[in-house]
Amino acid sequence: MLNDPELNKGTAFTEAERTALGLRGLLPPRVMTQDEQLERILPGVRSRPTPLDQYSYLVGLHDRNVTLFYRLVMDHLEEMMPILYTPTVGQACQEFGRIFRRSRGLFVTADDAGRVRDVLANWPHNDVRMIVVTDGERILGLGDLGANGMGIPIGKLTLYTACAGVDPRQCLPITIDVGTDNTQLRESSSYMGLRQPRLRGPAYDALLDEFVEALQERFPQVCLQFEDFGNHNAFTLLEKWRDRICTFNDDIQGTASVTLAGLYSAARISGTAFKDMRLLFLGAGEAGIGIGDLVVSAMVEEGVPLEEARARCWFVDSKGLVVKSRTDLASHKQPYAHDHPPMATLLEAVESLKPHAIIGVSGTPGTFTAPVLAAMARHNARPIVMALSNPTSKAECTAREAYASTDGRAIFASGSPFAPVTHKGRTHVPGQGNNAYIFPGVGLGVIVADASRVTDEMFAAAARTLANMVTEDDLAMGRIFPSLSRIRDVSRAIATEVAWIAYNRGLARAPKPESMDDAVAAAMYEPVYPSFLN
Ligand SMILES: O=C([O-])CC(=O)C(=O)O
Ligand SMILES: [Mg+2]
Repeated sequence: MLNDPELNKGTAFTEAERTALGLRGLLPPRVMTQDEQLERILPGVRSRPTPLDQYSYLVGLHDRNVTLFYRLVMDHLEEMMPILYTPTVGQACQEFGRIFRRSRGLFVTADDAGRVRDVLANWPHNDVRMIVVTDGERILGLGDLGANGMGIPIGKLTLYTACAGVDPRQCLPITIDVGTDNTQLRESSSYMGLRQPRLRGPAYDALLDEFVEALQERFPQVCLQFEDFGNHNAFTLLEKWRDRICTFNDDIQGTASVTLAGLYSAARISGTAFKDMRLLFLGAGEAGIGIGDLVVSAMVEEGVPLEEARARCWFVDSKGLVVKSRTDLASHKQPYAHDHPPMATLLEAVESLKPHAIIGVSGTPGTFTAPVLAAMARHNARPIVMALSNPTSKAECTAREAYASTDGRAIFASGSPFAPVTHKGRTHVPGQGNNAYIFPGVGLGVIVADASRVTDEMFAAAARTLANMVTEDDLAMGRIFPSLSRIRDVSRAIATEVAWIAYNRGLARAPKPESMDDAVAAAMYEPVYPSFLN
Protein backbone atom coordinates (compact mmCIF):
# COMPACT_ATOMS: atom_id res chain seq x y z
CA MET A 1 0.00 0.00 0.00
CA LEU A 2 2.89 2.33 0.68
CA ASN A 3 4.14 1.71 -2.84
CA ASP A 4 0.80 2.21 -4.60
CA PRO A 5 0.35 5.97 -5.09
CA GLU A 6 -3.40 5.59 -5.45
CA LEU A 7 -3.74 3.88 -2.05
CA ASN A 8 -0.83 5.39 -0.16
CA LYS A 9 -1.67 7.76 2.69
CA GLY A 10 1.89 8.04 3.97
CA THR A 11 2.07 9.28 7.53
CA ALA A 12 -1.73 9.60 7.53
CA PHE A 13 -2.24 5.85 7.95
CA THR A 14 -3.91 5.68 11.37
CA GLU A 15 -2.72 3.62 14.33
CA ALA A 16 -5.45 1.07 13.67
CA GLU A 17 -4.60 0.89 9.96
CA ARG A 18 -0.92 0.47 10.74
CA THR A 19 -1.78 -2.49 12.95
CA ALA A 20 -4.32 -4.07 10.64
CA LEU A 21 -2.33 -3.64 7.44
CA GLY A 22 1.06 -4.61 8.80
CA LEU A 23 2.51 -1.14 8.34
CA ARG A 24 3.81 -0.71 11.87
CA GLY A 25 7.45 0.25 11.83
CA LEU A 26 7.40 1.07 8.13
CA LEU A 27 6.44 4.69 8.78
CA PRO A 28 7.70 7.40 11.15
CA PRO A 29 5.74 7.11 14.39
CA ARG A 30 3.70 10.30 14.35
CA VAL A 31 0.32 9.97 12.65
CA MET A 32 -0.42 13.14 10.69
CA THR A 33 -3.66 14.53 9.35
CA GLN A 34 -3.83 15.45 5.70
CA ASP A 35 -3.68 19.13 6.71
CA GLU A 36 -0.51 18.51 8.65
CA GLN A 37 0.98 16.69 5.69
CA LEU A 38 0.13 19.66 3.50
CA GLU A 39 1.79 22.05 5.89
CA ARG A 40 4.91 19.95 5.61
CA ILE A 41 4.85 19.60 1.82
CA LEU A 42 3.84 23.08 0.66
CA PRO A 43 7.04 24.83 1.79
CA GLY A 44 8.93 22.05 0.03
CA VAL A 45 7.27 22.94 -3.27
CA ARG A 46 7.72 26.66 -2.78
CA SER A 47 11.40 26.37 -1.90
CA ARG A 48 12.37 24.72 -5.19
CA PRO A 49 14.47 27.21 -7.14
CA THR A 50 12.77 27.06 -10.55
CA PRO A 51 9.29 26.29 -11.90
CA LEU A 52 10.67 23.13 -13.54
CA ASP A 53 12.06 21.98 -10.17
CA GLN A 54 8.66 22.68 -8.66
CA TYR A 55 7.06 20.66 -11.46
CA SER A 56 9.37 17.72 -10.74
CA TYR A 57 8.69 17.97 -7.03
CA LEU A 58 4.95 17.83 -7.64
CA VAL A 59 5.32 14.91 -10.04
CA GLY A 60 7.25 13.15 -7.27
CA LEU A 61 4.40 13.79 -4.86
CA HIS A 62 1.94 12.43 -7.41
CA ASP A 63 4.10 9.36 -7.86
CA ARG A 64 3.85 8.47 -4.18
CA ASN A 65 0.52 9.88 -2.98
CA VAL A 66 -2.14 10.83 -5.53
CA THR A 67 -4.67 11.94 -2.93
CA LEU A 68 -2.30 14.34 -1.24
CA PHE A 69 -1.16 15.64 -4.63
CA TYR A 70 -4.72 16.58 -5.57
CA ARG A 71 -5.45 18.05 -2.14
CA LEU A 72 -2.44 20.33 -2.55
CA VAL A 73 -3.22 21.27 -6.15
CA MET A 74 -6.90 21.91 -5.49
CA ASP A 75 -6.27 24.00 -2.40
CA HIS A 76 -3.67 26.14 -4.19
CA LEU A 77 -4.90 26.00 -7.76
CA GLU A 78 -3.91 29.49 -8.90
CA GLU A 79 -0.40 28.94 -7.62
CA MET A 80 -0.04 25.39 -8.96
CA MET A 81 -1.64 25.78 -12.40
CA PRO A 82 1.29 27.64 -13.99
CA ILE A 83 3.57 24.87 -12.70
CA LEU A 84 1.55 21.85 -13.79
CA TYR A 85 0.13 23.45 -16.92
CA THR A 86 1.15 26.28 -19.24
CA PRO A 87 3.81 27.68 -19.20
CA THR A 88 5.93 25.19 -17.21
CA VAL A 89 4.43 22.07 -18.78
CA GLY A 90 5.93 23.25 -22.09
CA GLN A 91 9.39 23.21 -20.58
CA ALA A 92 8.63 19.87 -18.91
CA CYS A 93 7.94 18.43 -22.38
CA GLN A 94 11.14 19.91 -23.77
CA GLU A 95 13.08 18.39 -20.86
CA PHE A 96 10.98 15.22 -20.65
CA GLY A 97 13.92 12.83 -20.98
CA ARG A 98 15.95 14.58 -18.31
CA ILE A 99 13.24 14.87 -15.66
CA PHE A 100 11.66 11.45 -16.32
CA ARG A 101 11.31 9.15 -13.32
CA ARG A 102 8.22 6.98 -13.10
CA SER A 103 6.33 6.32 -16.30
CA ARG A 104 2.75 7.46 -16.52
CA GLY A 105 0.02 6.82 -19.08
CA LEU A 106 0.27 4.71 -22.21
CA PHE A 107 2.58 4.92 -25.19
CA VAL A 108 1.20 3.45 -28.41
CA THR A 109 3.83 3.44 -31.11
CA ALA A 110 4.14 2.92 -34.83
CA ASP A 111 5.66 -0.47 -33.99
CA ASP A 112 2.40 -1.45 -32.31
CA ALA A 113 0.47 -1.54 -35.58
CA GLY A 114 -1.51 -4.78 -35.46
CA ARG A 115 -1.25 -5.12 -31.66
CA VAL A 116 -2.72 -1.87 -30.32
CA ARG A 117 -5.44 -3.92 -28.63
CA ASP A 118 -2.77 -5.74 -26.58
CA VAL A 119 -1.19 -2.46 -25.51
CA LEU A 120 -4.53 -1.09 -24.31
CA ALA A 121 -5.18 -4.34 -22.45
CA ASN A 122 -2.16 -3.57 -20.27
CA TRP A 123 -3.81 -0.52 -18.68
CA PRO A 124 -4.77 -1.66 -15.18
CA HIS A 125 -8.07 0.24 -14.81
CA ASN A 126 -11.18 -0.77 -16.75
CA ASP A 127 -13.48 2.16 -16.10
CA VAL A 128 -11.60 4.78 -18.12
CA ARG A 129 -13.92 7.66 -19.03
CA MET A 130 -11.56 10.40 -20.17
CA ILE A 131 -8.56 10.05 -22.46
CA VAL A 132 -6.36 12.85 -23.71
CA VAL A 133 -4.21 11.75 -26.62
CA THR A 134 -1.47 13.54 -28.53
CA ASP A 135 0.93 12.53 -31.25
CA GLY A 136 3.29 15.29 -30.18
CA GLU A 137 3.45 17.03 -33.55
CA ARG A 138 2.46 20.49 -32.31
CA ILE A 139 2.98 20.75 -28.58
CA LEU A 140 1.57 24.15 -27.52
CA GLY A 141 3.35 26.64 -29.78
CA LEU A 142 6.61 24.71 -29.37
CA GLY A 143 6.32 22.49 -32.42
CA ASP A 144 7.16 18.82 -32.87
CA LEU A 145 8.31 17.27 -29.59
CA GLY A 146 7.57 13.64 -30.49
CA ALA A 147 7.09 11.31 -27.53
CA ASN A 148 8.04 14.14 -25.15
CA GLY A 149 4.56 15.47 -25.82
CA MET A 150 3.32 13.09 -23.10
CA GLY A 151 3.57 15.99 -20.66
CA ILE A 152 0.51 17.55 -22.29
CA PRO A 153 -2.03 14.70 -21.84
CA ILE A 154 -0.76 14.34 -18.28
CA GLY A 155 -1.17 18.08 -17.63
CA LYS A 156 -4.62 18.26 -19.21
CA LEU A 157 -5.89 15.28 -17.21
CA THR A 158 -4.48 16.77 -14.02
CA LEU A 159 -6.77 19.72 -14.70
CA TYR A 160 -9.72 17.42 -15.37
CA THR A 161 -9.38 16.25 -11.79
CA ALA A 162 -8.24 19.48 -10.16
CA CYS A 163 -10.66 21.83 -11.96
CA ALA A 164 -13.70 19.58 -12.46
CA GLY A 165 -13.30 16.67 -10.09
CA VAL A 166 -13.06 13.92 -12.68
CA ASP A 167 -11.89 10.83 -10.79
CA PRO A 168 -8.17 10.35 -11.50
CA ARG A 169 -8.65 6.58 -11.91
CA GLN A 170 -11.00 7.33 -14.81
CA CYS A 171 -8.34 9.37 -16.62
CA LEU A 172 -5.79 8.00 -19.06
CA PRO A 173 -3.06 10.02 -20.83
CA ILE A 174 -1.90 8.53 -24.13
CA THR A 175 0.87 9.42 -26.52
CA ILE A 176 0.91 7.97 -30.00
CA ASP A 177 4.56 7.85 -30.93
CA VAL A 178 4.93 7.80 -34.69
CA GLY A 179 8.44 9.29 -34.60
CA THR A 180 9.46 12.92 -34.80
CA ASP A 181 10.78 15.21 -37.49
CA ASN A 182 12.60 17.20 -34.82
CA THR A 183 15.99 15.74 -35.67
CA GLN A 184 17.89 17.53 -32.92
CA LEU A 185 15.55 16.08 -30.31
CA ARG A 186 15.52 12.66 -31.95
CA GLU A 187 19.29 12.41 -31.86
CA SER A 188 19.69 13.70 -28.30
CA SER A 189 20.91 11.14 -25.78
CA SER A 190 17.97 11.64 -23.43
CA TYR A 191 15.23 11.16 -26.06
CA MET A 192 13.02 8.18 -25.18
CA GLY A 193 10.72 7.99 -28.20
CA LEU A 194 11.10 6.12 -31.48
CA ARG A 195 14.16 7.38 -33.30
CA GLN A 196 12.59 7.67 -36.72
CA PRO A 197 11.00 10.34 -38.90
CA ARG A 198 7.26 10.83 -38.44
CA LEU A 199 5.04 8.22 -39.97
CA ARG A 200 2.63 9.89 -42.41
CA GLY A 201 0.02 8.98 -44.98
CA PRO A 202 -1.90 5.69 -45.12
CA ALA A 203 0.23 3.95 -42.45
CA TYR A 204 -0.46 6.80 -40.00
CA ASP A 205 -4.16 6.77 -40.81
CA ALA A 206 -4.33 2.99 -40.36
CA LEU A 207 -2.60 3.18 -36.96
CA LEU A 208 -5.00 5.87 -35.78
CA ASP A 209 -7.99 3.87 -37.03
CA GLU A 210 -6.75 0.81 -35.21
CA PHE A 211 -6.21 2.90 -32.08
CA VAL A 212 -9.67 4.44 -32.06
CA GLU A 213 -11.38 1.12 -32.78
CA ALA A 214 -9.42 -0.71 -30.08
CA LEU A 215 -10.27 2.06 -27.60
CA GLN A 216 -13.97 1.72 -28.29
CA GLU A 217 -13.74 -1.98 -27.55
CA ARG A 218 -11.65 -1.65 -24.39
CA PHE A 219 -13.37 1.45 -22.94
CA PRO A 220 -16.85 1.71 -24.48
CA GLN A 221 -17.86 4.74 -22.39
CA VAL A 222 -14.73 6.78 -22.97
CA CYS A 223 -14.54 10.37 -24.19
CA LEU A 224 -11.50 10.89 -26.42
CA GLN A 225 -9.87 14.31 -26.44
CA PHE A 226 -7.41 15.01 -29.26
CA GLU A 227 -4.70 17.44 -28.21
CA ASP A 228 -1.78 19.13 -29.93
CA PHE A 229 -1.81 17.25 -33.20
CA GLY A 230 -0.49 18.97 -36.32
CA ASN A 231 -3.10 21.00 -38.22
CA HIS A 232 -3.74 18.53 -41.02
CA ASN A 233 -4.25 15.50 -38.80
CA ALA A 234 -6.23 17.49 -36.21
CA PHE A 235 -8.87 18.60 -38.73
CA THR A 236 -8.95 15.23 -40.51
CA LEU A 237 -9.32 13.17 -37.31
CA LEU A 238 -12.04 15.44 -35.94
CA GLU A 239 -14.04 15.24 -39.17
CA LYS A 240 -13.59 11.50 -39.35
CA TRP A 241 -14.70 10.68 -35.79
CA ARG A 242 -16.88 13.47 -34.43
CA ASP A 243 -20.16 11.91 -35.62
CA ARG A 244 -19.15 8.34 -34.86
CA ILE A 245 -17.72 8.35 -31.33
CA CYS A 246 -17.60 10.53 -28.21
CA THR A 247 -14.72 12.83 -29.10
CA PHE A 248 -13.58 16.40 -29.54
CA ASN A 249 -10.46 18.36 -30.38
CA ASP A 250 -9.52 20.72 -27.58
CA ASP A 251 -7.34 23.02 -29.69
CA ILE A 252 -10.11 23.53 -32.22
CA GLN A 253 -13.27 23.38 -30.09
CA GLY A 254 -12.10 24.08 -26.53
CA THR A 255 -10.05 27.11 -27.53
CA ALA A 256 -12.97 28.34 -29.64
CA SER A 257 -15.31 28.16 -26.68
CA VAL A 258 -13.09 30.06 -24.26
CA THR A 259 -12.40 32.74 -26.86
CA LEU A 260 -16.09 33.17 -27.67
CA ALA A 261 -16.72 33.61 -23.94
CA GLY A 262 -13.98 36.26 -23.85
CA LEU A 263 -15.58 38.14 -26.75
CA TYR A 264 -18.98 38.09 -25.03
CA SER A 265 -17.37 39.61 -21.94
CA ALA A 266 -15.27 42.09 -23.89
CA ALA A 267 -18.47 43.36 -25.51
CA ARG A 268 -19.68 44.39 -22.06
CA ILE A 269 -16.65 46.69 -21.74
CA SER A 270 -16.12 47.89 -25.30
CA GLY A 271 -19.73 48.70 -26.11
CA THR A 272 -19.59 46.97 -29.49
CA ALA A 273 -22.13 44.14 -29.51
CA PHE A 274 -20.60 40.74 -30.17
CA LYS A 275 -22.63 40.26 -33.35
CA ASP A 276 -21.26 43.50 -34.78
CA MET A 277 -17.62 42.71 -34.10
CA ARG A 278 -15.01 42.46 -36.83
CA LEU A 279 -12.25 40.02 -35.88
CA LEU A 280 -8.76 39.67 -37.28
CA PHE A 281 -6.89 36.46 -36.52
CA LEU A 282 -3.15 36.02 -36.74
CA GLY A 283 -2.76 32.34 -37.52
CA ALA A 284 -5.20 30.16 -39.46
CA GLY A 285 -4.59 26.78 -37.86
CA GLU A 286 -6.66 24.74 -35.44
CA ALA A 287 -7.33 27.49 -32.92
CA GLY A 288 -7.99 30.24 -35.49
CA ILE A 289 -10.38 28.26 -37.66
CA GLY A 290 -12.04 26.66 -34.63
CA ILE A 291 -12.72 30.09 -33.14
CA GLY A 292 -13.89 31.44 -36.50
CA ASP A 293 -16.37 28.61 -36.97
CA LEU A 294 -17.83 28.89 -33.46
CA VAL A 295 -18.02 32.71 -33.69
CA VAL A 296 -19.85 32.42 -37.00
CA SER A 297 -22.41 29.97 -35.61
CA ALA A 298 -22.90 32.18 -32.52
CA MET A 299 -23.46 35.25 -34.74
CA VAL A 300 -25.90 33.31 -36.91
CA GLU A 301 -27.74 32.38 -33.72
CA GLU A 302 -28.07 36.13 -33.06
CA GLY A 303 -29.63 36.70 -36.47
CA VAL A 304 -26.59 37.59 -38.60
CA PRO A 305 -26.78 35.95 -42.06
CA LEU A 306 -24.12 33.26 -42.54
CA GLU A 307 -22.17 35.03 -45.27
CA GLU A 308 -22.12 38.26 -43.29
CA ALA A 309 -20.91 36.45 -40.17
CA ARG A 310 -18.06 34.85 -42.13
CA ALA A 311 -17.20 38.22 -43.61
CA ARG A 312 -16.62 39.51 -40.06
CA CYS A 313 -13.77 37.02 -39.57
CA TRP A 314 -10.46 37.78 -41.26
CA PHE A 315 -7.26 35.79 -41.13
CA VAL A 316 -3.61 36.57 -41.62
CA ASP A 317 -1.42 33.48 -42.04
CA SER A 318 2.29 33.13 -42.76
CA LYS A 319 1.67 34.30 -46.36
CA GLY A 320 -0.35 37.40 -45.47
CA LEU A 321 -4.04 38.20 -45.49
CA VAL A 322 -6.25 35.27 -46.46
CA VAL A 323 -8.05 36.57 -49.57
CA LYS A 324 -9.98 35.09 -52.49
CA SER A 325 -7.24 35.59 -55.06
CA ARG A 326 -4.82 33.31 -53.19
CA THR A 327 -4.32 29.86 -54.67
CA ASP A 328 -2.35 28.32 -51.78
CA LEU A 329 -5.13 27.99 -49.21
CA ALA A 330 -5.85 24.77 -47.31
CA SER A 331 -9.54 23.83 -47.41
CA HIS A 332 -10.22 24.86 -43.81
CA LYS A 333 -9.24 28.46 -44.65
CA GLN A 334 -11.34 28.82 -47.79
CA PRO A 335 -14.62 29.91 -46.15
CA TYR A 336 -12.68 32.89 -44.77
CA ALA A 337 -11.02 33.96 -48.03
CA HIS A 338 -12.78 37.24 -48.76
CA ASP A 339 -12.61 39.73 -51.62
CA HIS A 340 -9.81 42.10 -50.72
CA PRO A 341 -6.48 43.15 -52.21
CA PRO A 342 -3.60 41.01 -50.91
CA MET A 343 -1.83 42.37 -47.84
CA ALA A 344 1.54 41.12 -46.70
CA THR A 345 1.51 42.12 -43.06
CA LEU A 346 -0.70 42.18 -40.00
CA LEU A 347 -0.15 45.93 -39.65
CA GLU A 348 -1.44 46.62 -43.16
CA ALA A 349 -4.43 44.40 -42.49
CA VAL A 350 -5.22 46.21 -39.21
CA GLU A 351 -5.04 49.60 -40.94
CA SER A 352 -7.27 48.45 -43.77
CA LEU A 353 -9.85 46.38 -41.89
CA LYS A 354 -9.99 48.30 -38.59
CA PRO A 355 -10.93 45.20 -36.55
CA HIS A 356 -12.46 45.42 -33.09
CA ALA A 357 -10.30 42.53 -31.94
CA ILE A 358 -7.01 40.93 -32.90
CA ILE A 359 -6.68 37.31 -31.91
CA GLY A 360 -3.20 35.78 -31.85
CA VAL A 361 -3.11 32.05 -32.49
CA SER A 362 0.10 31.93 -34.48
CA GLY A 363 2.64 30.45 -32.09
CA THR A 364 4.91 33.35 -33.07
CA PRO A 365 5.98 35.71 -30.31
CA GLY A 366 6.37 39.46 -30.75
CA THR A 367 3.99 39.64 -33.71
CA PHE A 368 1.59 42.05 -31.98
CA THR A 369 4.16 44.80 -32.35
CA ALA A 370 3.93 48.29 -30.88
CA PRO A 371 2.74 49.71 -34.25
CA VAL A 372 0.05 47.00 -34.55
CA LEU A 373 -1.18 47.70 -31.01
CA ALA A 374 -1.05 51.47 -31.58
CA ALA A 375 -3.10 51.08 -34.76
CA MET A 376 -5.68 49.05 -32.81
CA ALA A 377 -5.81 51.86 -30.24
CA ARG A 378 -6.31 54.47 -33.00
CA HIS A 379 -9.28 52.62 -34.45
CA ASN A 380 -10.92 51.58 -31.17
CA ALA A 381 -11.67 53.24 -27.86
CA ARG A 382 -11.22 49.82 -26.22
CA PRO A 383 -9.27 47.52 -28.56
CA ILE A 384 -9.58 43.81 -27.83
CA VAL A 385 -6.20 42.09 -27.86
CA MET A 386 -5.97 38.35 -27.33
CA ALA A 387 -2.48 36.87 -27.39
CA LEU A 388 -3.47 33.24 -27.10
CA SER A 389 -0.35 31.33 -28.14
CA ASN A 390 1.27 29.15 -25.50
CA PRO A 391 3.44 28.94 -23.54
CA THR A 392 4.21 32.48 -22.37
CA SER A 393 7.35 32.63 -24.53
CA LYS A 394 5.14 32.25 -27.63
CA ALA A 395 2.53 34.89 -26.77
CA GLU A 396 2.01 37.42 -29.60
CA CYS A 397 2.69 40.19 -27.08
CA THR A 398 3.07 40.51 -23.33
CA ALA A 399 0.44 42.06 -21.10
CA ARG A 400 2.72 45.02 -20.44
CA GLU A 401 3.20 45.64 -24.16
CA ALA A 402 -0.55 45.47 -24.77
CA TYR A 403 -1.33 48.11 -22.14
CA ALA A 404 1.70 50.29 -22.84
CA SER A 405 1.02 50.64 -26.59
CA THR A 406 -2.70 51.38 -26.19
CA ASP A 407 -2.66 54.02 -23.40
CA GLY A 408 -3.91 51.31 -21.07
CA ARG A 409 -7.09 50.97 -23.13
CA ALA A 410 -6.58 47.39 -24.34
CA ILE A 411 -8.96 44.67 -23.24
CA PHE A 412 -6.25 42.06 -23.00
CA ALA A 413 -6.29 38.31 -22.51
CA SER A 414 -3.60 35.69 -23.04
CA GLY A 415 -3.44 31.92 -23.27
CA SER A 416 -0.76 31.63 -20.61
CA PRO A 417 -0.83 33.60 -17.39
CA PHE A 418 0.54 37.13 -17.07
CA ALA A 419 0.86 38.96 -13.75
CA PRO A 420 -1.15 42.16 -13.24
CA VAL A 421 0.37 45.25 -14.84
CA THR A 422 0.31 48.76 -13.41
CA HIS A 423 0.27 51.36 -16.18
CA LYS A 424 0.17 55.08 -15.30
CA GLY A 425 -1.10 54.31 -11.80
CA ARG A 426 -3.82 51.92 -12.87
CA THR A 427 -3.61 48.17 -12.29
CA HIS A 428 -4.90 45.88 -15.02
CA VAL A 429 -5.49 42.18 -14.37
CA PRO A 430 -5.15 40.17 -17.58
CA GLY A 431 -7.56 37.28 -18.05
CA GLN A 432 -6.24 33.88 -19.04
CA GLY A 433 -8.08 32.89 -22.21
CA ASN A 434 -7.19 29.25 -21.96
CA ASN A 435 -9.29 26.22 -22.83
CA ALA A 436 -8.71 25.07 -19.22
CA TYR A 437 -11.90 26.98 -18.40
CA ILE A 438 -13.80 24.76 -20.82
CA PHE A 439 -12.59 21.18 -21.29
CA PRO A 440 -12.75 19.99 -17.67
CA GLY A 441 -16.40 20.99 -17.33
CA VAL A 442 -17.34 19.64 -20.75
CA GLY A 443 -15.71 16.32 -19.89
CA LEU A 444 -17.45 16.11 -16.53
CA GLY A 445 -20.83 16.80 -18.14
CA VAL A 446 -20.18 14.15 -20.77
CA ILE A 447 -19.25 11.63 -18.07
CA VAL A 448 -22.29 12.39 -15.89
CA ALA A 449 -24.69 11.99 -18.84
CA ASP A 450 -22.60 9.18 -20.34
CA ALA A 451 -22.98 11.13 -23.58
CA SER A 452 -22.38 9.35 -26.85
CA ARG A 453 -21.19 12.50 -28.66
CA VAL A 454 -19.59 15.87 -27.90
CA THR A 455 -21.30 18.56 -29.97
CA ASP A 456 -20.63 22.15 -31.00
CA GLU A 457 -23.81 23.10 -29.17
CA MET A 458 -22.06 22.01 -25.96
CA PHE A 459 -19.10 24.29 -26.64
CA ALA A 460 -21.41 27.19 -27.45
CA ALA A 461 -23.27 26.60 -24.18
CA ALA A 462 -19.98 26.32 -22.29
CA ALA A 463 -18.96 29.72 -23.69
CA ARG A 464 -22.23 31.35 -22.58
CA THR A 465 -22.00 29.74 -19.16
CA LEU A 466 -18.43 30.91 -18.67
CA ALA A 467 -19.24 34.44 -19.85
CA ASN A 468 -22.22 34.60 -17.49
CA MET A 469 -19.90 33.99 -14.56
CA VAL A 470 -17.81 37.09 -15.28
CA THR A 471 -18.75 39.73 -12.71
CA GLU A 472 -18.72 43.51 -12.90
CA ASP A 473 -15.76 43.39 -10.50
CA ASP A 474 -13.85 41.17 -12.94
CA LEU A 475 -14.56 43.61 -15.76
CA ALA A 476 -13.57 46.61 -13.65
CA MET A 477 -10.13 45.04 -13.25
CA GLY A 478 -9.97 44.46 -17.00
CA ARG A 479 -10.40 40.72 -16.64
CA ILE A 480 -12.78 39.11 -19.15
CA PHE A 481 -12.71 35.71 -17.45
CA PRO A 482 -13.69 34.75 -13.91
CA SER A 483 -10.91 34.41 -11.37
CA LEU A 484 -9.16 31.04 -11.60
CA SER A 485 -10.08 30.59 -7.95
CA ARG A 486 -13.65 29.97 -9.19
CA ILE A 487 -12.76 27.38 -11.79
CA ARG A 488 -14.38 24.49 -9.94
CA ASP A 489 -17.68 26.41 -9.87
CA VAL A 490 -17.22 27.26 -13.53
CA SER A 491 -16.59 23.62 -14.44
CA ARG A 492 -19.56 22.48 -12.42
CA ALA A 493 -21.86 24.99 -14.16
CA ILE A 494 -20.53 24.01 -17.58
CA ALA A 495 -20.91 20.31 -16.78
CA THR A 496 -24.55 20.85 -15.81
CA GLU A 497 -25.29 22.65 -19.10
CA VAL A 498 -23.45 20.05 -21.15
CA ALA A 499 -25.26 17.19 -19.44
CA TRP A 500 -28.62 18.89 -20.10
CA ILE A 501 -27.80 19.17 -23.78
CA ALA A 502 -26.89 15.48 -23.90
CA TYR A 503 -30.28 14.56 -22.41
CA ASN A 504 -32.23 17.01 -24.55
CA ARG A 505 -30.59 15.78 -27.75
CA GLY A 506 -31.01 12.10 -27.01
CA LEU A 507 -27.25 11.62 -26.61
CA ALA A 508 -27.28 10.58 -22.93
CA ARG A 509 -26.90 6.93 -22.00
CA ALA A 510 -27.09 7.35 -18.22
CA PRO A 511 -30.51 7.41 -16.50
CA LYS A 512 -31.76 10.97 -16.12
CA PRO A 513 -31.16 12.27 -12.59
CA GLU A 514 -33.76 14.16 -10.53
CA SER A 515 -31.46 17.15 -10.27
CA MET A 516 -28.72 17.63 -12.82
CA ASP A 517 -26.79 20.00 -10.62
CA ASP A 518 -26.81 17.51 -7.74
CA ALA A 519 -25.77 14.68 -10.04
CA VAL A 520 -22.82 16.73 -11.28
CA ALA A 521 -21.80 17.75 -7.77
CA ALA A 522 -22.04 14.15 -6.56
CA ALA A 523 -19.81 12.96 -9.39
CA MET A 524 -16.97 15.28 -8.40
CA TYR A 525 -13.94 13.61 -6.85
CA GLU A 526 -12.67 14.93 -3.52
CA PRO A 527 -9.13 14.14 -2.47
CA VAL A 528 -9.91 12.68 0.96
CA TYR A 529 -8.30 9.54 2.28
CA PRO A 530 -10.52 6.50 2.53
CA SER A 531 -10.45 4.36 5.63
CA PHE A 532 -8.93 0.98 4.99
CA LEU A 533 -10.58 -0.66 7.99
CA ASN A 534 -13.78 -2.54 7.59
O1 LIG B 1 -2.45 23.79 -23.35
C1 LIG B 1 -2.81 24.99 -23.34
O2 LIG B 1 -2.41 25.82 -22.52
C2 LIG B 1 -3.83 25.44 -24.34
C3 LIG B 1 -3.74 24.60 -25.54
O3 LIG B 1 -4.50 23.68 -25.74
C4 LIG B 1 -2.60 24.82 -26.44
O4 LIG B 1 -1.93 25.85 -26.35
O5 LIG B 1 -2.36 23.92 -27.25
MG1 LIG C 1 -3.43 22.19 -26.93
